[in-house]
Amino acid sequence: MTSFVDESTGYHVNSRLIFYPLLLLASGFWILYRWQQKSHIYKLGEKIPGPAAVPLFGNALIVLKKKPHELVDLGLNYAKQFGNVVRVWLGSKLIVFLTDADDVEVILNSHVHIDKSTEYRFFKPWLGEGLLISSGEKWRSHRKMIAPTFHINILKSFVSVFNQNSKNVVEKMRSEVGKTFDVHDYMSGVTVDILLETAMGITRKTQDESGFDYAMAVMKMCDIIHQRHYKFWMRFDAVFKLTPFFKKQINLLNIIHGLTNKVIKSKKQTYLENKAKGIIPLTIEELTRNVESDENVLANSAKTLSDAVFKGYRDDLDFNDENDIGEKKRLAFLDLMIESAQNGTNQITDHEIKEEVDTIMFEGHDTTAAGSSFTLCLLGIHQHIQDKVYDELYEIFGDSDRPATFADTLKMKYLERVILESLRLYPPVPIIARQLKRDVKIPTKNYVLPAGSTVVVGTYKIHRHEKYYNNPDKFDPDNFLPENTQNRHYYSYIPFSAGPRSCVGRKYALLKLKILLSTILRNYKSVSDIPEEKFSLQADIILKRADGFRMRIEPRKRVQSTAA
Ligand code: HEM
Repeated sequence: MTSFVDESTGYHVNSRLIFYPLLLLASGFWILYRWQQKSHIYKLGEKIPGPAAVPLFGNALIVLKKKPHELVDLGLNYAKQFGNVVRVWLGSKLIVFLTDADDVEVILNSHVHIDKSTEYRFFKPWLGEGLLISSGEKWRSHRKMIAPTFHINILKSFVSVFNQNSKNVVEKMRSEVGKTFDVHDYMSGVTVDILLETAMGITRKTQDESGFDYAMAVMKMCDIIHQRHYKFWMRFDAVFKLTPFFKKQINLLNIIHGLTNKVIKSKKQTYLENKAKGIIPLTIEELTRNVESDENVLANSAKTLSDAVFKGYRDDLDFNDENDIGEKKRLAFLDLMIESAQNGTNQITDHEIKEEVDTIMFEGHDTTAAGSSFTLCLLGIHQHIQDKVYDELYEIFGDSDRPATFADTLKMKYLERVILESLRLYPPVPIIARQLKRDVKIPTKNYVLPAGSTVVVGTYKIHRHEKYYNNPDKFDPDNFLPENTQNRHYYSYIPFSAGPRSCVGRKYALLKLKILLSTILRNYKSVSDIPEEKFSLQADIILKRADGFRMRIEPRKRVQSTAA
Protein backbone atom coordinates (compact mmCIF):
# COMPACT_ATOMS: atom_id res chain seq x y z
CA MET A 1 0.00 0.00 0.00
CA THR A 2 1.19 3.49 -0.81
CA SER A 3 0.55 6.87 0.69
CA PHE A 4 -0.45 10.08 -1.06
CA VAL A 5 -0.56 13.79 -0.22
CA ASP A 6 -3.89 15.51 0.33
CA GLU A 7 -3.41 18.74 -1.64
CA SER A 8 -5.91 20.75 0.38
CA THR A 9 -4.23 20.02 3.72
CA GLY A 10 -0.74 18.97 2.66
CA TYR A 11 -0.97 15.86 4.94
CA HIS A 12 0.28 12.39 3.97
CA VAL A 13 -2.63 9.93 3.89
CA ASN A 14 -2.05 6.21 4.22
CA SER A 15 -4.31 4.58 1.61
CA ARG A 16 -4.73 1.50 3.85
CA LEU A 17 -6.74 3.65 6.25
CA ILE A 18 -9.28 4.22 3.47
CA PHE A 19 -9.05 0.95 1.59
CA TYR A 20 -9.76 -1.52 4.41
CA PRO A 21 -12.82 0.23 5.91
CA LEU A 22 -14.22 0.60 2.40
CA LEU A 23 -13.57 -3.08 1.69
CA LEU A 24 -15.29 -3.99 4.94
CA LEU A 25 -18.31 -1.82 4.10
CA ALA A 26 -18.57 -3.21 0.56
CA SER A 27 -18.32 -6.80 1.87
CA GLY A 28 -21.04 -6.01 4.42
CA PHE A 29 -23.31 -4.69 1.69
CA TRP A 30 -22.54 -7.69 -0.51
CA ILE A 31 -23.38 -10.19 2.25
CA LEU A 32 -26.58 -8.29 3.02
CA TYR A 33 -27.50 -8.26 -0.67
CA ARG A 34 -26.82 -12.02 -1.09
CA TRP A 35 -28.80 -12.74 2.07
CA GLN A 36 -31.66 -10.61 0.76
CA GLN A 37 -31.60 -12.46 -2.57
CA LYS A 38 -31.95 -15.80 -0.82
CA SER A 39 -34.90 -14.68 1.31
CA HIS A 40 -38.39 -16.05 0.71
CA ILE A 41 -39.80 -12.58 0.09
CA TYR A 42 -37.13 -11.77 -2.51
CA LYS A 43 -37.54 -15.03 -4.44
CA LEU A 44 -41.31 -14.63 -4.74
CA GLY A 45 -41.15 -10.86 -5.23
CA GLU A 46 -38.74 -11.13 -8.14
CA LYS A 47 -41.20 -13.35 -10.07
CA ILE A 48 -43.53 -10.35 -10.26
CA PRO A 49 -42.87 -7.79 -13.01
CA GLY A 50 -41.67 -4.33 -12.05
CA PRO A 51 -39.06 -1.66 -12.77
CA ALA A 52 -35.37 -2.68 -12.63
CA ALA A 53 -34.09 -2.38 -9.08
CA VAL A 54 -30.60 -1.50 -7.89
CA PRO A 55 -28.97 -3.64 -5.16
CA LEU A 56 -29.99 -2.71 -1.61
CA PHE A 57 -31.93 0.45 -2.55
CA GLY A 58 -34.34 -1.31 -4.89
CA ASN A 59 -36.50 1.37 -6.54
CA ALA A 60 -36.39 3.81 -3.63
CA LEU A 61 -34.21 6.27 -5.55
CA ILE A 62 -36.80 6.69 -8.33
CA VAL A 63 -39.62 7.34 -5.86
CA LEU A 64 -37.51 9.76 -3.81
CA LYS A 65 -36.93 12.04 -6.78
CA LYS A 66 -40.64 12.48 -7.51
CA LYS A 67 -42.95 15.24 -6.31
CA PRO A 68 -46.33 14.17 -4.81
CA HIS A 69 -48.34 14.94 -7.95
CA GLU A 70 -45.75 13.14 -10.14
CA LEU A 71 -46.25 9.91 -8.14
CA VAL A 72 -49.76 9.50 -9.60
CA ASP A 73 -48.30 9.52 -13.13
CA LEU A 74 -45.44 7.22 -12.12
CA GLY A 75 -47.87 4.64 -10.71
CA LEU A 76 -50.11 4.85 -13.79
CA ASN A 77 -47.14 4.45 -16.13
CA TYR A 78 -45.96 1.36 -14.28
CA ALA A 79 -49.45 -0.15 -14.57
CA LYS A 80 -49.36 0.56 -18.32
CA GLN A 81 -45.87 -0.89 -18.70
CA PHE A 82 -46.06 -3.96 -16.43
CA GLY A 83 -49.76 -4.80 -16.22
CA ASN A 84 -52.18 -5.38 -13.35
CA VAL A 85 -49.63 -6.73 -10.87
CA VAL A 86 -46.52 -4.62 -10.33
CA ARG A 87 -43.78 -4.98 -7.73
CA VAL A 88 -41.60 -2.21 -6.36
CA TRP A 89 -38.75 -2.57 -3.86
CA LEU A 90 -38.20 0.16 -1.29
CA GLY A 91 -34.89 -1.17 -0.01
CA SER A 92 -35.77 -4.68 1.16
CA LYS A 93 -39.45 -3.78 1.56
CA LEU A 94 -41.62 -5.39 -1.13
CA ILE A 95 -44.69 -3.48 -2.31
CA VAL A 96 -47.09 -5.11 -4.76
CA PHE A 97 -49.68 -2.98 -6.58
CA LEU A 98 -52.90 -4.70 -7.68
CA THR A 99 -55.30 -3.27 -10.25
CA ASP A 100 -57.35 -6.30 -11.31
CA ALA A 101 -60.70 -6.75 -9.54
CA ASP A 102 -60.24 -10.56 -9.27
CA ASP A 103 -56.91 -10.15 -7.45
CA VAL A 104 -58.28 -7.35 -5.27
CA GLU A 105 -61.24 -9.49 -4.22
CA VAL A 106 -58.85 -12.12 -2.83
CA ILE A 107 -57.30 -9.53 -0.51
CA LEU A 108 -60.28 -7.38 0.46
CA ASN A 109 -62.76 -10.20 0.88
CA SER A 110 -60.43 -12.08 3.23
CA HIS A 111 -60.82 -12.22 7.00
CA VAL A 112 -57.09 -13.00 7.26
CA HIS A 113 -55.43 -10.17 5.33
CA ILE A 114 -56.92 -7.37 7.40
CA ASP A 115 -53.78 -5.82 8.89
CA LYS A 116 -53.01 -2.27 7.82
CA SER A 117 -49.58 -1.42 6.39
CA THR A 118 -46.94 0.38 8.45
CA GLU A 119 -47.73 3.74 6.78
CA TYR A 120 -50.84 4.01 8.98
CA ARG A 121 -48.58 4.47 12.05
CA PHE A 122 -48.54 8.27 11.54
CA PHE A 123 -52.12 8.26 12.79
CA LYS A 124 -51.26 6.50 16.01
CA PRO A 125 -50.54 9.56 18.22
CA TRP A 126 -53.97 10.87 17.20
CA LEU A 127 -56.20 7.84 16.71
CA GLY A 128 -54.42 5.34 18.98
CA GLU A 129 -55.84 1.88 18.38
CA GLY A 130 -59.09 3.13 16.80
CA LEU A 131 -60.98 1.13 14.18
CA LEU A 132 -58.99 2.42 11.21
CA ILE A 133 -55.62 1.08 12.38
CA SER A 134 -56.30 -1.58 14.99
CA SER A 135 -56.13 -5.25 14.10
CA GLY A 136 -56.87 -8.70 15.51
CA GLU A 137 -59.41 -9.26 18.26
CA LYS A 138 -59.53 -5.57 19.23
CA TRP A 139 -60.54 -4.54 15.73
CA ARG A 140 -63.07 -7.39 15.46
CA SER A 141 -64.87 -6.62 18.73
CA HIS A 142 -64.90 -2.84 18.14
CA ARG A 143 -66.15 -3.24 14.58
CA LYS A 144 -68.99 -5.40 15.93
CA MET A 145 -69.87 -2.66 18.36
CA ILE A 146 -69.50 0.34 16.02
CA ALA A 147 -71.12 -0.98 12.80
CA PRO A 148 -74.65 -0.95 14.35
CA THR A 149 -74.21 2.71 15.38
CA PHE A 150 -74.25 3.50 11.64
CA HIS A 151 -77.57 1.70 11.18
CA ILE A 152 -79.88 3.48 8.76
CA ASN A 153 -82.42 4.15 11.57
CA ILE A 154 -79.80 6.14 13.44
CA LEU A 155 -78.63 7.91 10.27
CA LYS A 156 -82.17 9.02 9.54
CA SER A 157 -82.21 10.88 12.85
CA PHE A 158 -79.27 12.94 11.54
CA VAL A 159 -81.18 14.30 8.52
CA SER A 160 -82.06 17.58 10.27
CA VAL A 161 -78.41 18.07 11.34
CA PHE A 162 -77.30 17.58 7.72
CA ASN A 163 -79.98 20.06 6.58
CA GLN A 164 -79.21 22.77 9.11
CA ASN A 165 -75.47 22.68 8.47
CA SER A 166 -75.98 22.60 4.68
CA LYS A 167 -78.14 25.71 5.00
CA ASN A 168 -75.42 27.36 7.11
CA VAL A 169 -72.75 26.72 4.49
CA VAL A 170 -74.99 28.05 1.71
CA GLU A 171 -75.20 31.30 3.70
CA LYS A 172 -71.44 31.39 4.27
CA MET A 173 -70.74 30.81 0.57
CA ARG A 174 -72.89 33.81 -0.40
CA SER A 175 -69.90 36.14 0.01
CA GLU A 176 -68.14 34.21 -2.78
CA VAL A 177 -70.79 34.80 -5.48
CA GLY A 178 -69.07 35.84 -8.70
CA LYS A 179 -65.54 35.21 -7.37
CA THR A 180 -63.21 32.29 -8.01
CA PHE A 181 -62.63 30.47 -4.70
CA ASP A 182 -61.49 27.15 -3.26
CA VAL A 183 -64.68 25.28 -2.41
CA HIS A 184 -62.77 22.71 -0.33
CA ASP A 185 -62.39 25.22 2.52
CA TYR A 186 -66.18 25.39 2.83
CA MET A 187 -66.72 21.65 2.42
CA SER A 188 -64.11 20.94 5.07
CA GLY A 189 -65.68 23.39 7.55
CA VAL A 190 -69.25 22.13 7.14
CA THR A 191 -68.09 18.51 7.40
CA VAL A 192 -66.37 19.10 10.73
CA ASP A 193 -69.45 20.94 12.07
CA ILE A 194 -71.67 18.01 11.09
CA LEU A 195 -69.27 15.50 12.61
CA LEU A 196 -69.04 17.43 15.88
CA GLU A 197 -72.78 17.13 16.19
CA THR A 198 -73.31 13.57 14.97
CA ALA A 199 -70.22 11.99 16.51
CA MET A 200 -70.00 13.93 19.77
CA GLY A 201 -73.35 15.62 20.18
CA ILE A 202 -71.82 19.13 20.16
CA THR A 203 -74.33 21.42 18.49
CA ARG A 204 -73.79 24.98 17.32
CA LYS A 205 -75.87 26.11 20.30
CA THR A 206 -73.76 24.19 22.81
CA GLN A 207 -70.52 24.83 20.92
CA ASP A 208 -68.13 27.27 22.59
CA GLU A 209 -64.64 28.39 21.52
CA SER A 210 -63.34 24.85 22.15
CA GLY A 211 -65.61 23.50 19.38
CA PHE A 212 -64.13 25.94 16.89
CA ASP A 213 -60.55 25.26 18.08
CA TYR A 214 -61.22 21.55 17.77
CA ALA A 215 -62.47 21.91 14.18
CA MET A 216 -59.37 23.91 13.25
CA ALA A 217 -57.10 21.41 15.02
CA VAL A 218 -58.66 18.45 13.14
CA MET A 219 -58.06 20.20 9.82
CA LYS A 220 -54.47 21.10 10.72
CA MET A 221 -53.70 17.59 12.00
CA CYS A 222 -54.92 16.13 8.69
CA ASP A 223 -52.53 18.49 6.98
CA ILE A 224 -49.52 17.37 9.08
CA ILE A 225 -50.28 13.70 8.40
CA HIS A 226 -50.54 14.41 4.67
CA GLN A 227 -47.18 16.13 4.77
CA ARG A 228 -45.64 13.11 6.53
CA HIS A 229 -46.85 10.93 3.67
CA TYR A 230 -45.45 12.90 0.82
CA LYS A 231 -42.36 14.53 2.35
CA PHE A 232 -40.15 11.46 2.54
CA TRP A 233 -37.81 12.72 5.26
CA MET A 234 -40.74 13.41 7.58
CA ARG A 235 -41.55 9.69 7.57
CA PHE A 236 -38.70 9.01 9.97
CA ASP A 237 -39.87 9.69 13.52
CA ALA A 238 -36.41 10.91 14.57
CA VAL A 239 -36.35 13.50 11.75
CA PHE A 240 -40.01 14.48 12.22
CA LYS A 241 -39.33 15.24 15.88
CA LEU A 242 -36.75 17.82 14.81
CA THR A 243 -39.20 19.72 12.61
CA PRO A 244 -41.58 22.48 13.81
CA PHE A 245 -44.46 20.18 12.77
CA PHE A 246 -43.78 17.91 15.73
CA LYS A 247 -44.32 20.70 18.25
CA LYS A 248 -47.38 21.82 16.34
CA GLN A 249 -48.71 18.25 16.43
CA ILE A 250 -48.34 18.10 20.22
CA ASN A 251 -50.32 21.33 20.61
CA LEU A 252 -53.03 20.20 18.18
CA LEU A 253 -53.39 16.83 19.87
CA ASN A 254 -53.74 18.57 23.21
CA ILE A 255 -56.69 20.50 21.80
CA ILE A 256 -58.26 17.46 20.10
CA HIS A 257 -57.80 14.96 22.93
CA GLY A 258 -58.61 17.64 25.51
CA LEU A 259 -62.05 18.22 24.01
CA THR A 260 -62.82 14.54 23.36
CA ASN A 261 -61.90 13.68 26.96
CA LYS A 262 -63.93 16.60 28.32
CA VAL A 263 -67.03 15.67 26.31
CA ILE A 264 -66.77 11.98 27.25
CA LYS A 265 -66.46 12.89 30.93
CA SER A 266 -69.46 15.21 30.91
CA LYS A 267 -71.62 12.82 28.83
CA LYS A 268 -70.82 9.97 31.16
CA GLN A 269 -71.72 12.08 34.16
CA THR A 270 -75.04 13.09 32.59
CA TYR A 271 -75.73 9.44 31.77
CA LEU A 272 -75.16 8.41 35.39
CA GLU A 273 -77.22 11.31 36.78
CA ASN A 274 -80.09 10.45 34.46
CA LYS A 275 -79.82 6.79 35.37
CA ALA A 276 -80.11 7.69 39.05
CA LYS A 277 -83.34 9.56 38.19
CA GLY A 278 -84.58 6.54 36.26
CA ILE A 279 -84.08 8.15 32.83
CA ILE A 280 -82.44 5.55 30.59
CA PRO A 281 -81.75 6.33 26.91
CA LEU A 282 -82.72 3.85 24.21
CA THR A 283 -80.14 1.14 23.49
CA ILE A 284 -78.64 0.55 20.04
CA GLU A 285 -80.77 -2.61 19.81
CA GLU A 286 -83.96 -0.65 20.52
CA LEU A 287 -83.02 2.09 18.08
CA THR A 288 -82.27 -0.34 15.29
CA ARG A 289 -85.08 -2.83 15.86
CA ASN A 290 -87.09 -3.30 12.71
CA VAL A 291 -90.75 -2.46 13.12
CA GLU A 292 -92.70 -3.39 10.04
CA SER A 293 -94.68 -0.28 9.12
CA ASP A 294 -96.20 1.23 6.04
CA GLU A 295 -93.27 3.54 5.78
CA ASN A 296 -90.93 0.60 6.08
CA VAL A 297 -92.57 -1.19 3.16
CA LEU A 298 -92.46 2.03 1.13
CA ALA A 299 -88.83 2.67 1.96
CA ASN A 300 -87.80 -0.87 1.15
CA SER A 301 -89.45 -0.71 -2.23
CA ALA A 302 -87.58 2.53 -2.95
CA LYS A 303 -84.07 1.43 -1.95
CA THR A 304 -81.25 3.67 -2.97
CA LEU A 305 -79.31 2.93 -6.10
CA SER A 306 -76.09 2.44 -4.17
CA ASP A 307 -77.65 -0.42 -2.20
CA ALA A 308 -77.68 -2.37 -5.46
CA VAL A 309 -74.18 -1.22 -6.44
CA PHE A 310 -72.68 -2.35 -3.14
CA LYS A 311 -74.69 -5.52 -2.55
CA GLY A 312 -71.85 -7.82 -3.61
CA TYR A 313 -69.47 -6.47 -1.00
CA ARG A 314 -70.34 -8.99 1.68
CA ASP A 315 -69.67 -6.59 4.51
CA ASP A 316 -71.57 -6.06 7.74
CA LEU A 317 -73.54 -2.93 6.82
CA ASP A 318 -77.25 -3.62 6.82
CA PHE A 319 -79.47 -2.92 3.86
CA ASN A 320 -82.93 -3.83 4.96
CA ASP A 321 -84.03 -1.98 8.03
CA GLU A 322 -85.87 1.23 7.39
CA ASN A 323 -87.68 2.04 10.61
CA ASP A 324 -87.72 5.73 11.51
CA ILE A 325 -86.78 6.34 15.15
CA GLY A 326 -87.73 9.98 15.05
CA GLU A 327 -85.90 13.22 15.55
CA LYS A 328 -86.29 13.52 19.33
CA LYS A 329 -84.48 10.25 19.99
CA ARG A 330 -81.35 11.37 18.15
CA LEU A 331 -78.16 10.22 19.86
CA ALA A 332 -74.61 10.92 18.72
CA PHE A 333 -72.19 7.99 18.20
CA LEU A 334 -70.54 8.92 21.46
CA ASP A 335 -73.83 8.67 23.41
CA LEU A 336 -74.43 5.25 21.90
CA MET A 337 -70.96 4.03 22.86
CA ILE A 338 -71.26 5.36 26.42
CA GLU A 339 -74.65 3.74 26.77
CA SER A 340 -73.51 0.35 25.52
CA ALA A 341 -70.42 0.46 27.78
CA GLN A 342 -72.51 1.41 30.80
CA ASN A 343 -75.25 -1.14 30.30
CA GLY A 344 -72.62 -3.87 29.93
CA THR A 345 -73.45 -4.78 26.29
CA ASN A 346 -69.90 -3.91 25.26
CA GLN A 347 -66.60 -3.96 27.09
CA ILE A 348 -65.03 -0.66 26.13
CA THR A 349 -63.01 1.75 28.26
CA ASP A 350 -63.29 5.55 28.17
CA HIS A 351 -59.87 5.67 26.52
CA GLU A 352 -61.04 3.30 23.75
CA ILE A 353 -64.22 5.34 23.29
CA LYS A 354 -62.00 8.40 22.82
CA GLU A 355 -59.95 6.57 20.16
CA GLU A 356 -63.08 5.57 18.25
CA VAL A 357 -64.60 9.07 18.36
CA ASP A 358 -61.30 10.55 17.15
CA THR A 359 -61.19 7.94 14.35
CA ILE A 360 -64.69 8.79 13.18
CA MET A 361 -63.80 12.50 13.22
CA PHE A 362 -60.77 11.85 11.00
CA GLU A 363 -62.27 9.30 8.59
CA GLY A 364 -65.50 11.18 8.20
CA HIS A 365 -63.86 14.53 7.59
CA ASP A 366 -61.37 14.69 4.74
CA THR A 367 -63.02 11.92 2.71
CA THR A 368 -66.42 13.59 2.44
CA ALA A 369 -64.87 17.07 2.08
CA ALA A 370 -62.85 15.81 -0.94
CA GLY A 371 -65.84 13.88 -2.36
CA SER A 372 -68.18 16.89 -2.25
CA SER A 373 -65.50 19.27 -3.61
CA PHE A 374 -64.74 17.01 -6.60
CA THR A 375 -68.46 16.62 -7.33
CA LEU A 376 -69.08 20.38 -7.32
CA CYS A 377 -66.09 21.01 -9.60
CA LEU A 378 -67.16 18.24 -12.00
CA LEU A 379 -70.69 19.64 -12.18
CA GLY A 380 -69.16 23.07 -12.77
CA ILE A 381 -67.43 21.66 -15.86
CA HIS A 382 -70.24 19.42 -17.15
CA GLN A 383 -73.10 21.93 -17.19
CA HIS A 384 -75.54 19.67 -19.05
CA ILE A 385 -75.19 17.09 -16.25
CA GLN A 386 -75.70 19.80 -13.62
CA ASP A 387 -78.88 20.84 -15.47
CA LYS A 388 -80.19 17.28 -15.17
CA VAL A 389 -79.38 17.21 -11.45
CA TYR A 390 -81.16 20.52 -10.97
CA ASP A 391 -84.22 19.36 -12.92
CA GLU A 392 -84.48 16.31 -10.68
CA LEU A 393 -84.24 18.55 -7.60
CA TYR A 394 -86.88 20.86 -9.06
CA GLU A 395 -89.18 17.86 -9.58
CA ILE A 396 -88.79 17.02 -5.89
CA PHE A 397 -88.83 20.48 -4.30
CA GLY A 398 -90.34 22.81 -6.93
CA ASP A 399 -89.51 26.40 -6.00
CA SER A 400 -89.85 25.75 -2.27
CA ASP A 401 -87.02 26.31 0.16
CA ARG A 402 -88.02 23.45 2.47
CA PRO A 403 -85.35 21.15 3.90
CA ALA A 404 -84.88 17.67 2.43
CA THR A 405 -86.49 14.66 4.10
CA PHE A 406 -85.13 11.13 4.08
CA ALA A 407 -87.85 10.21 1.57
CA ASP A 408 -86.62 13.04 -0.73
CA THR A 409 -83.11 11.60 -0.71
CA LEU A 410 -84.49 8.30 -2.03
CA LYS A 411 -85.85 10.20 -5.03
CA MET A 412 -82.48 11.85 -5.82
CA LYS A 413 -81.54 9.01 -8.18
CA TYR A 414 -79.65 11.09 -10.73
CA LEU A 415 -77.75 13.03 -8.05
CA GLU A 416 -76.80 9.69 -6.52
CA ARG A 417 -75.42 8.50 -9.88
CA VAL A 418 -73.44 11.76 -10.12
CA ILE A 419 -71.97 11.22 -6.64
CA LEU A 420 -71.08 7.58 -7.39
CA GLU A 421 -69.47 8.62 -10.68
CA SER A 422 -67.45 11.39 -8.98
CA LEU A 423 -66.21 8.85 -6.42
CA ARG A 424 -65.30 6.56 -9.32
CA LEU A 425 -63.15 9.09 -11.17
CA TYR A 426 -61.76 10.74 -8.04
CA PRO A 427 -61.93 8.23 -5.17
CA PRO A 428 -61.10 10.18 -1.97
CA VAL A 429 -59.11 7.17 -0.75
CA PRO A 430 -57.11 6.45 -3.93
CA ILE A 431 -55.21 3.42 -2.59
CA ILE A 432 -55.65 0.95 0.25
CA ALA A 433 -52.65 -0.82 1.78
CA ARG A 434 -52.43 -4.11 3.67
CA GLN A 435 -49.55 -5.95 5.32
CA LEU A 436 -49.61 -9.69 4.48
CA LYS A 437 -49.13 -12.10 7.35
CA ARG A 438 -49.27 -15.17 5.10
CA ASP A 439 -48.40 -16.00 1.49
CA VAL A 440 -51.39 -15.50 -0.79
CA LYS A 441 -51.96 -16.77 -4.33
CA ILE A 442 -53.80 -14.41 -6.67
CA PRO A 443 -55.63 -15.30 -9.90
CA THR A 444 -53.35 -13.25 -12.20
CA LYS A 445 -50.73 -15.75 -13.39
CA ASN A 446 -51.02 -17.54 -10.03
CA TYR A 447 -48.47 -15.17 -8.56
CA VAL A 448 -47.80 -15.79 -4.88
CA LEU A 449 -47.55 -12.60 -2.82
CA PRO A 450 -45.21 -13.37 0.05
CA ALA A 451 -45.89 -12.91 3.76
CA GLY A 452 -44.30 -9.66 4.94
CA SER A 453 -45.00 -7.79 1.72
CA THR A 454 -47.26 -4.74 1.49
CA VAL A 455 -50.16 -5.03 -0.92
CA VAL A 456 -51.49 -1.81 -2.38
CA VAL A 457 -54.96 -1.92 -3.94
CA GLY A 458 -54.93 0.72 -6.69
CA THR A 459 -58.53 1.93 -6.39
CA TYR A 460 -57.93 4.97 -8.63
CA LYS A 461 -56.56 2.82 -11.48
CA ILE A 462 -59.18 0.06 -11.09
CA HIS A 463 -61.92 2.67 -11.39
CA ARG A 464 -60.43 3.79 -14.71
CA HIS A 465 -59.75 0.32 -16.13
CA GLU A 466 -61.05 -0.18 -19.67
CA LYS A 467 -61.81 -3.81 -18.71
CA TYR A 468 -64.64 -2.57 -16.48
CA TYR A 469 -65.70 0.77 -17.95
CA ASN A 470 -66.20 1.84 -21.56
CA ASN A 471 -64.55 5.18 -22.08
CA PRO A 472 -63.16 4.99 -18.51
CA ASP A 473 -61.88 8.58 -18.18
CA LYS A 474 -65.20 10.18 -19.20
CA PHE A 475 -67.45 11.63 -16.48
CA ASP A 476 -70.64 9.73 -17.19
CA PRO A 477 -73.19 9.19 -14.40
CA ASP A 478 -74.95 6.63 -16.61
CA ASN A 479 -72.15 4.22 -15.66
CA PHE A 480 -74.38 3.66 -12.63
CA LEU A 481 -77.63 2.94 -14.43
CA PRO A 482 -78.85 -0.45 -13.14
CA GLU A 483 -78.37 -2.05 -16.56
CA ASN A 484 -74.72 -0.95 -16.55
CA THR A 485 -73.89 -2.02 -13.01
CA GLN A 486 -75.57 -5.41 -12.88
CA ASN A 487 -72.90 -7.33 -14.78
CA ARG A 488 -69.89 -5.40 -13.59
CA HIS A 489 -67.38 -7.00 -11.21
CA TYR A 490 -68.22 -5.83 -7.66
CA TYR A 491 -64.60 -5.16 -6.86
CA SER A 492 -64.23 -2.87 -9.89
CA TYR A 493 -65.94 -0.12 -7.85
CA ILE A 494 -64.48 0.18 -4.37
CA PRO A 495 -64.43 3.84 -3.21
CA PHE A 496 -65.39 2.62 0.28
CA SER A 497 -63.15 -0.45 0.08
CA ALA A 498 -65.09 -3.73 0.44
CA GLY A 499 -65.35 -6.86 2.54
CA PRO A 500 -64.89 -7.06 6.31
CA ARG A 501 -62.76 -3.87 6.55
CA SER A 502 -64.93 -1.73 4.33
CA CYS A 503 -65.88 1.82 5.33
CA VAL A 504 -68.27 1.72 8.22
CA GLY A 505 -69.47 5.25 7.35
CA ARG A 506 -70.55 4.53 3.77
CA LYS A 507 -74.29 5.06 4.24
CA TYR A 508 -73.68 8.08 6.45
CA ALA A 509 -71.43 9.58 3.77
CA LEU A 510 -73.88 9.04 0.90
CA LEU A 511 -76.85 10.40 2.84
CA LYS A 512 -74.87 13.44 3.96
CA LEU A 513 -73.50 14.08 0.46
CA LYS A 514 -76.98 13.98 -1.04
CA ILE A 515 -78.38 16.49 1.46
CA LEU A 516 -75.35 18.79 1.35
CA LEU A 517 -74.98 18.82 -2.44
CA SER A 518 -78.72 19.10 -3.13
CA THR A 519 -78.96 22.09 -0.77
CA ILE A 520 -76.01 23.84 -2.44
CA LEU A 521 -77.27 23.10 -5.95
CA ARG A 522 -80.79 24.31 -5.18
CA ASN A 523 -79.23 27.66 -4.25
CA TYR A 524 -76.28 28.02 -6.61
CA LYS A 525 -75.11 27.01 -10.02
CA SER A 526 -71.49 25.85 -9.87
CA VAL A 527 -69.18 26.94 -12.67
CA SER A 528 -65.63 25.78 -13.38
CA ASP A 529 -63.39 27.03 -16.16
CA ILE A 530 -60.67 24.48 -15.42
CA PRO A 531 -61.13 21.29 -17.46
CA GLU A 532 -60.44 17.88 -15.89
CA GLU A 533 -57.24 17.40 -17.91
CA LYS A 534 -55.80 20.38 -16.01
CA PHE A 535 -56.59 18.99 -12.53
CA SER A 536 -53.27 18.48 -10.78
CA LEU A 537 -53.90 15.44 -8.58
CA GLN A 538 -51.95 14.92 -5.42
CA ALA A 539 -50.95 11.36 -4.42
CA ASP A 540 -51.78 11.46 -0.79
CA ILE A 541 -53.69 9.44 1.78
CA ILE A 542 -56.73 11.41 0.57
CA LEU A 543 -56.93 12.34 -3.11
CA LYS A 544 -56.97 16.10 -3.59
CA ARG A 545 -56.26 18.71 -6.19
CA ALA A 546 -52.81 20.19 -5.66
CA ASP A 547 -54.07 23.23 -7.60
CA GLY A 548 -57.01 23.70 -5.20
CA PHE A 549 -60.72 23.11 -5.89
CA ARG A 550 -61.22 26.42 -7.66
CA MET A 551 -64.69 27.24 -8.98
CA ARG A 552 -67.35 29.95 -9.06
CA ILE A 553 -70.98 30.09 -7.95
CA GLU A 554 -73.96 31.94 -9.37
CA PRO A 555 -77.27 32.35 -7.53
CA ARG A 556 -80.01 30.05 -8.90
CA LYS A 557 -83.32 31.19 -10.19
CA ARG A 558 -85.70 28.51 -8.96
CA VAL A 559 -87.02 27.42 -12.33
CA GLN A 560 -86.39 24.23 -14.22
CA SER A 561 -83.10 24.59 -16.08
CA THR A 562 -84.50 23.11 -19.30
CA ALA A 563 -87.30 25.64 -19.15
CA ALA A 564 -84.91 28.49 -18.35
C1 HEM B 1 -66.95 9.78 0.66
C2 HEM B 1 -66.67 9.49 1.90
C3 HEM B 1 -65.85 8.32 2.37
C4 HEM B 1 -65.01 7.50 1.67
C5 HEM B 1 -64.67 7.57 0.19
C6 HEM B 1 -64.47 6.55 2.61
C7 HEM B 1 -63.60 5.53 2.28
C8 HEM B 1 -63.09 4.61 3.19
C9 HEM B 1 -62.17 3.56 2.84
C10 HEM B 1 -61.63 3.30 1.44
C11 HEM B 1 -61.91 2.87 3.97
C12 HEM B 1 -60.95 1.69 4.11
C13 HEM B 1 -59.58 2.27 4.40
C14 HEM B 1 -58.52 1.25 4.46
O1 HEM B 1 -58.78 0.05 4.48
O2 HEM B 1 -57.38 1.69 4.50
C15 HEM B 1 -62.65 3.48 5.06
C16 HEM B 1 -62.63 3.04 6.37
C17 HEM B 1 -63.32 3.65 7.39
N1 HEM B 1 -64.19 4.71 7.27
FE1 HEM B 1 -64.65 5.70 5.57
N2 HEM B 1 -64.98 6.81 3.86
C18 HEM B 1 -65.84 7.88 3.75
C19 HEM B 1 -66.59 8.44 4.77
C20 HEM B 1 -66.59 8.01 6.07
C21 HEM B 1 -67.40 8.59 7.11
C22 HEM B 1 -68.37 9.73 6.90
C23 HEM B 1 -67.09 7.93 8.27
C24 HEM B 1 -67.63 8.14 9.66
C25 HEM B 1 -68.48 9.07 9.98
C26 HEM B 1 -66.10 6.92 7.95
C27 HEM B 1 -65.54 6.04 8.86
C28 HEM B 1 -64.65 5.03 8.53
C29 HEM B 1 -64.07 4.13 9.51
C30 HEM B 1 -64.31 4.15 11.02
C31 HEM B 1 -63.24 3.24 8.79
C32 HEM B 1 -62.41 2.09 9.35
C33 HEM B 1 -63.23 0.80 9.18
C34 HEM B 1 -62.47 -0.45 9.63
O3 HEM B 1 -61.26 -0.54 9.45
O4 HEM B 1 -63.15 -1.36 10.11
N3 HEM B 1 -65.83 7.00 6.61
N4 HEM B 1 -63.37 4.55 4.56
